[in-house]
Amino acid sequence: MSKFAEFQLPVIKNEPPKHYGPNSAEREQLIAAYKELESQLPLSIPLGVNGKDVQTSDIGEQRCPFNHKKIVARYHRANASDVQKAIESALEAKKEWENLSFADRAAVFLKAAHLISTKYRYKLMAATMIGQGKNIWQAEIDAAMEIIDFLRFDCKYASELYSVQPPENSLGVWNRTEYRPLEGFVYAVTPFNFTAIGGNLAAAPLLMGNVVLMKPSDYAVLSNRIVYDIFLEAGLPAGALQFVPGDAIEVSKACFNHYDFAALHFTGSTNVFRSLWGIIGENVAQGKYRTYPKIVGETGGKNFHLVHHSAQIRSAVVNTVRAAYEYQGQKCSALSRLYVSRTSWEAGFRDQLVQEVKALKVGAPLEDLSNFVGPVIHRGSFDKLKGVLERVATDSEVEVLAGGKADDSTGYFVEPTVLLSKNPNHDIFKTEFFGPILAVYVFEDDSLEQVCDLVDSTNSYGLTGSIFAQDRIVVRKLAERLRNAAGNFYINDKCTGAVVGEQPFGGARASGTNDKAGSGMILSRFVSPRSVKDTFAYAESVLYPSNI
Ligand SMILES: NC(=O)c1ccc[n+]([C@@H]2O[C@H](COP(=O)([O-])OP(=O)(O)OC[C@H]3O[C@@H](n4cnc5c(N)ncnc54)[C@H](O)[C@@H]3O)[C@@H](O)[C@H]2O)c1
Ligand SMILES: N[C@@H](CCC=O)C(=O)O
Repeated sequence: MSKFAEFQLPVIKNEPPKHYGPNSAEREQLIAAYKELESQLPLSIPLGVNGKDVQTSDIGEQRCPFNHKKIVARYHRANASDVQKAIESALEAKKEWENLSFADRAAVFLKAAHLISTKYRYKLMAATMIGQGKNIWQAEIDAAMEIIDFLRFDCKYASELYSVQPPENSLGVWNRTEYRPLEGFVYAVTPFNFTAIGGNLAAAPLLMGNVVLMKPSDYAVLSNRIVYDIFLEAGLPAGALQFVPGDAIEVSKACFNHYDFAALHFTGSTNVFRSLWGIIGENVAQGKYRTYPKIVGETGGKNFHLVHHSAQIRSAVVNTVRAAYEYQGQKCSALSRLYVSRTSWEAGFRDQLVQEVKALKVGAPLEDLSNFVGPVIHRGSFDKLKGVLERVATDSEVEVLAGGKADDSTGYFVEPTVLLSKNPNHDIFKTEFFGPILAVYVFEDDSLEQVCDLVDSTNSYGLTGSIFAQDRIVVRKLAERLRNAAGNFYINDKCTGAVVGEQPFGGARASGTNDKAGSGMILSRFVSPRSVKDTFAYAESVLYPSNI
């Protein structure tokens, strides 16, 4: 690997949004791409092993969440032996991939970002809409802007990490740090809710020279497969990334049983992550692995808004509605518990909140472009949310202020719902429902201290949270008081919508390892640094001066 220059990356900036307004070219192009994709359904999705399509006899189905009769894709599911082959071919591909220069590796992901920004933007968005139930804007910010930003900013952050070198060299010595890829393979497990996150779970370790097995969520196989194909088109060598949908437990077991398992890169629910950590931990105790595997996981949340009586009410209401109901509350960052001061509540917050939520239109994304809330992802989620709505309907501690109904006759639709309770320790403030259900607690203006305790300790999560207040002294006090309540903390803004390059994302406590997707910190988890001391001076005497 010769290198004859210090290359500079192109200037890295956020992908500009497209807005899809009436009569815009982008709206027309997106709708055309959607119709074209829709006409091809159901698609058949094979495994991607060593760059080749592999068919198996075990077939899974991805259905459309807003029309559950519609099969989006029939996908081939890997068994343990398919996974074994994928691991072996990834380890074979590793030899060449990790020896490519950083410029060559970065070029692959910069090209992938370019392809998504141009040739594949609408196809990837359409797949995210049909398969994961996003509306146009939610698809744009995920399957276009965020994935492009991840791919470009990862290159910038990797280059910055590589430039961190020892500050001192004694006379006749040159010290260097090499950021080696991990010894073995990385296992990336994707969630259904963000196409961008699925792509980055694979891309971040790949960029650092690792090879990856990607197990897509059963509910995002189509969009994840398109991302895989784009990476290959962008020049990723066959084998560096293996695409292995399948039974989550079987595929995971095959990976965790392998001596060369080097890292888990996971995004999904807290309980699944905990169980995977437990399996890996037991295997480590038995000495099953070459190295100590890195475990990186971003998981659930029960995110809060805290509205002080000095807050600007309209802005706090608008941010609350967006944070709770965009993408049906299926963002790990979604707002699900609101603490609002009695003064703000009675001065218009309650009325505006209820009015705005009742005005939200629910339905399929393109059936009526004014639909704001779409379907939840699958039968399991629908049944769980419906169960919550049925329970609270007869719960004397809970008042339903808006919503409360669910309908699965064509798709998995749950009404945006506002629940009010005087019991701040009710389950609605503790459990992550991952749907359009917001729990509200109204506090007396002079009980801010107690409310901070509630915000901080009602549940075990620590992902996102916002405070709304105009009084700067209050802002400062709350920011300090709630230091550990959220990994992404917002002042007078909603608790969702982190932008790569602006707010690195992730939380601690039960919400994950907080390695911050979209930052250099997470990239540092996928390298094993080597310190190199290169000495030019000859050694001459064994004895120390102090021995003489
Ligand atoms: N913190 C974050 O950055 C972040 C981002 C997105 C989603 N999330 C969280 O993800 C969850 C929603 O996503 P989801 O429904 O796809 O989560 P999930 O935990 O059901 O699934 C995530 C992935 O884990 C796999 N999986 C499930 N059970 C498994 C098992 N026993 N062994 C191995 N793998 C298993 C799934 O197949 C999928 O690929 C929510 O809890 C949300 O908060 C967190
Ligand atoms: N980037 C997202 C978080 C992704 C979680 O699902 C946000 O902040 O809204």
